[in-house]
Amino acid sequence: MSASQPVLRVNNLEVTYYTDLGRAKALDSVSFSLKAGQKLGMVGESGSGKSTLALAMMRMIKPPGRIEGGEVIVGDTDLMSLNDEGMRAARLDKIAYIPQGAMNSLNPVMRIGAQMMDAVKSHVRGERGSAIEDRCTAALRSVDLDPGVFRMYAHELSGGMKQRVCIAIGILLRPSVIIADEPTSALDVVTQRQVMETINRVQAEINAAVILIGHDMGLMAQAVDQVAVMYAGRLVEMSSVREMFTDPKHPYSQALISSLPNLDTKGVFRGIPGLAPSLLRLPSGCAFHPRCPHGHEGLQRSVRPEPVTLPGGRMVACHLYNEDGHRHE
Ligand SMILES: Nc1ncnc2c1ncn2[C@@H]1O[C@H](COP(=O)(O)OP(=O)(O)OP(=O)(O)O)[C@@H](O)[C@H]1O
Repeated sequence: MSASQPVLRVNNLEVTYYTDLGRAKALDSVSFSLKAGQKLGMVGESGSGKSTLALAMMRMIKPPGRIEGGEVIVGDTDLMSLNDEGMRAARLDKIAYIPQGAMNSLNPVMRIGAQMMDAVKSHVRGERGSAIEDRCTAALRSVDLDPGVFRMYAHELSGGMKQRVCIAIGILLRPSVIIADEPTSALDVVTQRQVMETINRVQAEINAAVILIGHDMGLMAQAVDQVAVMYAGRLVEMSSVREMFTDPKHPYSQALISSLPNLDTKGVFRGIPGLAPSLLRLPSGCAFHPRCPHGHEGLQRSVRPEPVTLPGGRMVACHLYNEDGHRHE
């Protein structure tokens, strides 16, 4: 595959949760692509669908949720078309997922090394034990951990070290895509930065495409090249990190960026007016229209905006921009 070809293509991914209160469409036709070595930050308010996107890409959505359509193509394999055995093999090998709170799910009564060996053995057949151990200690070294951690238990490690172990497990088979859900929450700021640097370094080493899910836009700004903004189950904007921070296009992205504290607005926190909508009762038309300063036209209230590509390649789904990518005046 040529370097300019995307290594990951997500096309029209759809997930619905069938709850007692009704159907909640948690992912609505989400599409994007990433090239090898690209880092994407996925942001949006709580409940916007970020974790659902990660779980759907791994085919780990559990009832009452259901993947209702779409493709997740890694290299030239559509993960959605694999049988269960094929998908099990693809996890960790083609696509790795470091879930929210991963560091707390390490097994307390198994040595770290045994957990790492198990992960490899479930994928690689016929590799000698010593070769697998070498692979594990190399992964520990590449996340800046002493190979001695191989013989330790989770309780002997700090939070940052446990998170590094989870990253090491994620890269054991050198996957082409790594998804990390809130990898630095629950860590202090110094450790957060170190873990981010570790992710950056191992990602560069194996040239994987990385998706970082998170709330902290400041941390994201330093760690990723692209930012995708989700709102009520839809991707509303995807831009380079520089464009997103200096010239956000979607009114929701604009509100997210201007709600960040900076030195000029020291001490003054500007929130986004209104509440994130319930997926069970989404507003008609553009789901953001009740909170949008431009949301009072008939179009915004009645027609769902489709994604358009603006000159330069960034994507936005908003009625303010037409199919040619120019702003409506
Ligand atoms: N098991 C479930 N049953 C019903 N609805 C669910 C279930 N899991 C998630 N949802 C709904 O799907 C939507 C998306 O949830 P998701 O966890 O993906 O959001 P998120 O953006 O990752 O939020 P956070 O930032 O808080 O982790 C939410 O509105 C949530 O209520």
